[in-house]
Amino acid sequence: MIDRKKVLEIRGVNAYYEKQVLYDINFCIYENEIMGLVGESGCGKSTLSRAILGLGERTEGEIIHHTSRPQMIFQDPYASLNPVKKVGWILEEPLRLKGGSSKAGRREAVLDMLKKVGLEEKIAARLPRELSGGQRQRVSIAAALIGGSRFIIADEPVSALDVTVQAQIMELLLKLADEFKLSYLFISHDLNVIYQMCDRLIVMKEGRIVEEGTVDQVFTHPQNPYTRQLLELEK
Ligand SMILES: Nc1ncnc2c1ncn2[C@@H]1O[C@H](COP(=O)(O)OP(=O)(O)OP(=O)(O)O)[C@@H](O)[C@H]1O
Repeated sequence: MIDRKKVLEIRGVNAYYEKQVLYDINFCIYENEIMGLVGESGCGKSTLSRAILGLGERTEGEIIHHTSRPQMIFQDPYASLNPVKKVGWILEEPLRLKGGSSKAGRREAVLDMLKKVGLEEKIAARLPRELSGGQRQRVSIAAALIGGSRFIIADEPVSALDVTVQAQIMELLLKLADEFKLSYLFISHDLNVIYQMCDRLIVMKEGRIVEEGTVDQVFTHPQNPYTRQLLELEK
């Protein structure tokens, strides 16, 4: 068997606020793999993403990045897009910070990335508030990718969108995963979305991983009673 390259390894991670909220989390994500993360509100999904991003305050265990640090995409792109800057500026920023590119080179990269996420060039001259929810999510996807990161943590990226736009953004995320060989940690409370998007998934409950497997395995033969309950609720 050919060994696939890992992008992320998590070993024995615990996290604490006043009390412990993550318990002995272990998993890895491979190159060009979409890993789903499911669990009810408060089970520790955001704490885990913060730990992966290196923002966790009290975290134990090993978090090993084999590629560059991941970029985030959020449910509400307003949270990550500077409201007073035009889209062109927002997308150029990671390139400016990285250095080594000319103004013309950055401009070209921005237009190219807009095209890749299915947006017209004229969007570069707009402010985030002048876009639809779907367009805004496309911009935040472009912003996550333009700096060269190939690992993305997507935290409920389609939950705030209506069904048609949701399908379009999911399609885009899958297309880009293919094109750029991306890896995602894809957080969603919606098992249908997980089923359509992911290769493998992790189910978390009260800070612990209670199930991990391929989407096919987990959906057809869930091992844990909690997973069975989630799947039952979905019907
Ligand atoms: N800054 C904080 N200070 C203290 N406790 C916190 C803090 N952030 C989260 N917690 C607690 O840690 C636990 C895990 O929260 P976390 O936000 O990681 O869950 P989540 O699965 O992301 O929830 P949601 O789906 O609602 O976003 C919860 O019990 C929560 O109350």
